[in-house]
Amino acid sequence: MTGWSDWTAADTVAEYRVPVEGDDKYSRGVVGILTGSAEYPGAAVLGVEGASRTGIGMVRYLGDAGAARFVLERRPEAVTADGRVQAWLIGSGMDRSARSPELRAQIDQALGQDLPVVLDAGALDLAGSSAGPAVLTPHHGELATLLSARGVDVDRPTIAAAPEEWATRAAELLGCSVLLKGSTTHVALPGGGGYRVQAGPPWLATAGSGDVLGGILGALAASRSPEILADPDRLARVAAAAAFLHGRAGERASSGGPLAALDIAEALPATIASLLADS
Ligand SMILES: NC(=O)C1=CN([C@@H]2O[C@H](COP(=O)(O)OP(=O)(O)OC[C@H]3O[C@@H](n4cnc5c(N)ncnc54)[C@H](OP(=O)(O)O)[C@@H]3O)[C@@H](O)[C@H]2O)[C@@H](O)CC1
Ligand SMILES: Nc1ncnc2c1ncn2[C@@H]1O[C@H](COP(=O)(O)OP(=O)(O)O)[C@@H](O)[C@H]1O
Repeated sequence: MTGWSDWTAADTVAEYRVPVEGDDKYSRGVVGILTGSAEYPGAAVLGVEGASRTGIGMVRYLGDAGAARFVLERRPEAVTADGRVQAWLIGSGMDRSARSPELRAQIDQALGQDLPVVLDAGALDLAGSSAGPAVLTPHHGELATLLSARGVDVDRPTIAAAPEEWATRAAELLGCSVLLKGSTTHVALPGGGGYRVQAGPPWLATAGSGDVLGGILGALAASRSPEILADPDRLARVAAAAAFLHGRAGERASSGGPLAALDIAEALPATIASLLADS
């Protein structure tokens, strides 16, 4: 595809994998999550919560040991032991300038697997270093920083003025899908074109909202891993579906009033049930 299209509820339902009778937790998908840090343990909790509430066979949280305690307090279902995964979410709540050699080795091992990978926040600089298909999830400020580091002189207001164009340029330059967050979220494909997703109410502009989105996307990517590996462009569709679910869950959580990031995650099951019922 080369054009841009508006993403719909029906498109989202088509990307959501409903469990079938013969499923087990592994066939539904396992998402590996490397997020959080001593400074931002909350980002780990929010991403794990977003993934769990999206519906997935297993969430494997393998990030910061201190953050893992908070993750397990909130979600005892999360598994903190190593093992197989079908997609990775890396970077929310991480500071790339504080990456230890041990964490770098752990990230490199994840990126070396031929699996779909979601790169957020403190892992955006790793664009182009994964063996499998990747999607980046920057906000405007992060995209400006990322492009500037790759020799493209652009600032945040310039990106805000033309998000479709800049998401496209980034996807082409970096060779992966780019989900550029905003009041309209733009998901660009590396070969051109993409999807516009109505992000939801402005109440969604709250700390940790993007961390929940990362969890939703990680879970959807794990559940659609075989399809993404067969057709890497599918990752952009899965990313658009994640943004759509995030926005509709935000609407449900808000009901016209304020919300906190965790409320978005908590609204996901009813949001998904309603979308499936209407399809
Ligand atoms: N509870 C937790 O643990 C939480 C943890 N979190 C974690 O914190 C880390 C830092 O993430 P961050 O996005 O807050 O700051 P940062 O990367 O310095 O941004 C760079 C510059 O970009 C701009 N800018 C910022 N936001 C923008 C936006 N939405 N849309 C457009 N522009 C925006 C702004 O530029 P300025 O306004 O100064 O021009 C800013 O200076 C990250 O790892 C994240 O996961 C958070 O999710 C919160 C909850
Ligand atoms: N004005 C807005 N209207 C609707 N959604 C918004 C608006 N501003 C931001 N969002 C959404 O909120 C989320 C913010 O993510 P992000 O900037 O990464 O925040 P954080 O780092 O605090 O988690 C994104 O999903 C974005 O699309």
